[in-house]
Amino acid sequence: MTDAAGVFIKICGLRTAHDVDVAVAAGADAVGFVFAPGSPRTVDAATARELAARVPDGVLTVGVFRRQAVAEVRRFAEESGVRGVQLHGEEGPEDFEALRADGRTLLRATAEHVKRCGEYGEDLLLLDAPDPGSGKPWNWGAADFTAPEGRWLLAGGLNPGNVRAALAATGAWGADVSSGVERERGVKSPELIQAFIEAARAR
Ligand SMILES: O=C(O)c1ccccc1N[C@@H]1O[C@H](COP(=O)(O)O)[C@@H](O)[C@H]1O
Repeated sequence: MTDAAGVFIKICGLRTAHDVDVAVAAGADAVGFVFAPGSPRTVDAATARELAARVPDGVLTVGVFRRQAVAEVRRFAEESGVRGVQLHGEEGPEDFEALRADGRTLLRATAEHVKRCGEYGEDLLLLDAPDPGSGKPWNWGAADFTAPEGRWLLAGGLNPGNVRAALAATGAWGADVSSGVERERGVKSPELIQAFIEAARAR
């Protein structure tokens, strides 16, 4: 799970075939489909299956969940065919262990301080804002921020204008974005997706 430019990028909350194609063509390493209820980006499993089918093997498809039971996560993942699941909630290591058996890439999203990646058995740690998908940043630039040991993704209020500085300030291995590449809430902008990926990988 690396890319030639060295910055792993996930574009999240995709709902249309065009947006999926744009993200893949622009060089995203992963694309996310939101299964958490109540988001303007929520899609059903059948829609996600159609979208995921457009994605080449080298790009990870991720189902995004929030406070959903393991059985529900598994059902959505099976029905949609996503190859990764991202959990935002109160899941513990036992939930990751249960899902590990399914062979999917496991992403753990948290707003809490974490010392090292993989503590819950996840493949990728994601440090996000307390209100995921809100477009609100958290204090990743604070002087007392200590990055976890290992490879982790930064999310929360990122956009083409701040992603490079955010990556440089935190040392994150990659970035995850939703709101910052939308022209209105829940509606992606192809131009912003391209600009985000270019900015994240600018040297
Ligand atoms: O995008 C959502 O609506 C969402 C809903 C529930 C859980 C996670 C969600 N998205 C995740 O939030 C961050 C992106 O946040 P931002 O909008 O860029 O500030 C990312 O991890 C998404 O996967």
